[in-house]
Amino acid sequence: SATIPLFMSNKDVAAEAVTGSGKTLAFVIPILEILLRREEKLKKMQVGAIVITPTRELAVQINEVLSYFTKQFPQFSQILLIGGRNPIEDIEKFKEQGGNIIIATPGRLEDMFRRKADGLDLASCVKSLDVLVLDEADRLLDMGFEASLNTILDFLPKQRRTGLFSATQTQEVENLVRAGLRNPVRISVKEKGVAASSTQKTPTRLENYYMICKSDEKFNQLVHFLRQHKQEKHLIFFSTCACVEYYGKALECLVKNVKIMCIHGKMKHKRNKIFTEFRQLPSGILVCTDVMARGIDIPEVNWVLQYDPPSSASAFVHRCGRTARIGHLGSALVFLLPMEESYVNFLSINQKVKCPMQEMKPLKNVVDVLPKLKSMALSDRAMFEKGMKAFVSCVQAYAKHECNLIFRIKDLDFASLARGFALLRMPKMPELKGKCFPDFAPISIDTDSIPFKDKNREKQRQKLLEQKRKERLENEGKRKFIRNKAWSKQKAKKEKKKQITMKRRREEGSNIEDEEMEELLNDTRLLKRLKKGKISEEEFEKKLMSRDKNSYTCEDTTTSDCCSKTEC
Ligand SMILES: Nc1ncnc2c1ncn2[C@@H]1O[C@H](COP(=O)(O)OP(=O)(O)OP(=O)(O)O)[C@@H](O)[C@H]1O
Repeated sequence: SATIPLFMSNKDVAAEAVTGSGKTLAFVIPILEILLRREEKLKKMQVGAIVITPTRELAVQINEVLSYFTKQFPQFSQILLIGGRNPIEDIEKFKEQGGNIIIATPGRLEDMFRRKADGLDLASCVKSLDVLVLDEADRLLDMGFEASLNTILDFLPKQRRTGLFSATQTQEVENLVRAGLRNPVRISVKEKGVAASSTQKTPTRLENYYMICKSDEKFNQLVHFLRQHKQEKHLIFFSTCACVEYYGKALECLVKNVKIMCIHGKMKHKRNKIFTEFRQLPSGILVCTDVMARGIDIPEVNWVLQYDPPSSASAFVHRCGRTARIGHLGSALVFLLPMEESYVNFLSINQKVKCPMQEMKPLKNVVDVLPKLKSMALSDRAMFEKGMKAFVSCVQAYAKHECNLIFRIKDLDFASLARGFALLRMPKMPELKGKCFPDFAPISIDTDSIPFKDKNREKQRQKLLEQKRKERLENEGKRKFIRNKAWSKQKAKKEKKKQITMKRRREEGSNIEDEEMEELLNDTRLLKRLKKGKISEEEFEKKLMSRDKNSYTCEDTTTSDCCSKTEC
């Protein structure tokens, strides 16, 4: 209600309101009102409004909300442009149905601008653009989308209405100017009952907890918690896709009679189906990465569990904001290592985050499920490899933390972390190079012998191993031959060179060498005779002189007289 009148009255807006407070309608309604007000009606291929949002799931969600309205206004066509679909189909659909309102993710929209040759001149279609909306604007304006967004903005007419929306709005003026806002109105909506001066970013009815526990206790605490809350709906955030894959699989085996689904950015086509299906579930668990952190409006999420703290402070607010939406109750819990406890203080004072947190003590004597996880890895190579990949990705993600003063990779207890992943052995990776882990007991078996449960995969693996064995033997043979060949070649070359040198010496220089030698011997003999008094100094001098005259020849006797010794 604070934004709609402003955005409609030709004002650029930068709106900030807590998660789940209804920001989508705050731009959908003005878009329709502005397009309805146009004097010159939009033709089919003319784009009147564009909404850009960081993820496909968010674009799908906004597209759905918009479609409830455009059903009442059939004169407006809308089109969803997101990755994971065939761009040519998008072009055909655009040409067939038109695109007065585009809902898009940056990558696909940029791609469509570059497809003039494929029959869509989007650049000319946007000349009549009235409204541009950047949803989750601070995310769109950060490094990750910089190139795509700049390309898109360059194609858009400067004369337009621009609106930025987020729960953690960018405060940097240069970002606002970059997005094309002209003296924008900043709208910061406070929760009812919260003092206007408060900068709290999370919904008032969100109960925010943190639990301090060691890496090798976290998973046991998580499993215990989930077993106690089976009838509810939870989102569990991990830092990487590989962790989602591994722990999602583990939870499926360890938490019975609960629908457990996984979603992350590296999934190609399943994402939309999983997202749509989970939204409709009355209870269940969605194991996810930050692809689900922002904007996703899943009704009735009871708990947001952050197994790994998010890589940025604003991501913390958005993750928590998947629950306690539009006035509903909801809870969030973040797991922190003892050395990460200062993150709580950081969150409560950081302007972007500002949220009150309560401690939840780890429960004592929870069941240790890690041995079960190990036996899963021992019986199926797929699980073993998932675990190793997840651990490596987790360590690498940790090193890239935005709050690296709190999340210090050099102080990370890798042995405890590896135990928490139920690893059978430590993986080889640069971060572990040169380190030893006395507190981590690898299993005694050779992990190369662990087979895939899937017969085909195991057959493939065996074939590959056989091929590698053969290649290794061949390479060894080749290396020997090459070494010998090279050696013998080198040796031959040396021999040849030596013979040539010897030959050259024989031809050119051996008499000089012999002669010089002879001279030296004579001098030595003379000197000895002088020392023994057998000859006098005069005789010694005379003999030296007479020797030089007889034995010395020019190098090149074909030319004129003998040259002096120095010249030669
Ligand atoms: N005026 C309203 N009355 C009741 N429900 C509303 C109202 N406006 C929006 N909602 C509902 O509130 C929920 C959250 O809205 P929306 O997703 O737009 O929040 P948001 O502020 O964009 O959240 P986020 O910051 O997470 O993106 C949606 O289910 C929406 O249908």
